[in-house]
Amino acid sequence: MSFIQVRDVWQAYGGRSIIERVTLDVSEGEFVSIVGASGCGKSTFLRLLLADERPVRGTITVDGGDVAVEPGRERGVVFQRYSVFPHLTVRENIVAAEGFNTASGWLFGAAKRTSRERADAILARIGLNHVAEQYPASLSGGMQQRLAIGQALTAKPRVLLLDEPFGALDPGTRVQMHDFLTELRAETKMTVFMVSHDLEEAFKLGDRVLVFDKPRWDPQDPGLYGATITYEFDARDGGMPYQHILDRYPSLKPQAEPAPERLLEPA
Ligand SMILES: Nc1ncnc2c1ncn2[C@@H]1O[C@H](COP(=O)(O)OP(=O)(O)OP(=O)(O)O)[C@@H](O)[C@H]1O
Repeated sequence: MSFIQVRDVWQAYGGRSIIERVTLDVSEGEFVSIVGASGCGKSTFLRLLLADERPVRGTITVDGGDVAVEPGRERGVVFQRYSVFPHLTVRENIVAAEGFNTASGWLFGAAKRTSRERADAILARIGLNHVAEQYPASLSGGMQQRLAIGQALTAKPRVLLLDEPFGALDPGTRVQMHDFLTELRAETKMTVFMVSHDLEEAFKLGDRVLVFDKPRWDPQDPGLYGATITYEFDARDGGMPYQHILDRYPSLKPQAEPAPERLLEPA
C-alpha cells in the first residue's frame, strides 16, 4: 500500500461539484507539485489531505490510516497556510513548531533554550532574525509567508502541504526559500504537496507535477462537473522542459483571471 492513497475522491459545495474522481498514490518522500487554473479546486484538495473537511465521496489514507479520524498534526500533516499563531512572536512561532514533535507539545528548561538558539538560526536563514520579537500581524505579506514556511518546515512534518507558498516573494528571496525547502527535505524525507501557479517552480522543486482541470464542461450548468487530475508529468532530473509543456498544453499558461473563451471549451 502506498504511503498516501487517494481513492475516487469527490468534493462539492452546495450542489456545485469542485473535485471529482481523484485517485492518486504517493510514496513517502515524494514532492508532488499541483498546477491548474484558478478556482479549479487545488486548495480544496489540500484541505481534504489535511482532513480539514471530508470528501462527499471517496477515501484518503496516510500511512494506512484514515486522515479524517486523526487529522492534521496527529498524523504529521502540516498545512503552511494555517500554521502561524498570531498571539506568538516570530521567534516563539518557530520554537512552538519544534514543540509539535514532543509528546506534550511543550519544551522546558535547557531544551527550550537550545530550541530558541535553533529558532534564531532558522530565522537568520529565512531573513527574519531582525523581527524575532515582533508579532506576525506587524510583518509584510512576504515576511508572513516566509514565517509560515519556516514554521511549517521547522515542525519537520511527515507530510507538508504548501499552498502557493512563494507567491508574494521577490525573485531573490524565492530562490533562498527554495534552497531552504530543498535542504530540509533532504534532511527529513518529508512528503510534500505544493500548489503553485509558477510552472517553472513546480518542475524545479517537484518529482511529479499534477495538472488539475475540468475534462467535462456544461456551459448551461458550470457547477455540474468538477476538476480532476488530467495530466501527470515526471519532473525528476528537471523533467520535461516546462516551456515545451506550455506549447503542448496552452491551458496551463498563467492567467490572472480565467479567460472567457475557456468557458466555451468543448467537453
Ligand atoms: N468552503 C467552501 N464553501 C463553498 N465554496 C467553496 C469553499 N471552498 C472553496 N470553494 C469554492 O470552490 C472552488 C475551488 O476553490 P479552491 O480554492 O480550491 O480553488 P484553487 O484551484 O485553489 O484556486 P486558486 O488557484 O485561485 O487559489 C472555488 O469556486 C471556491 O469558491
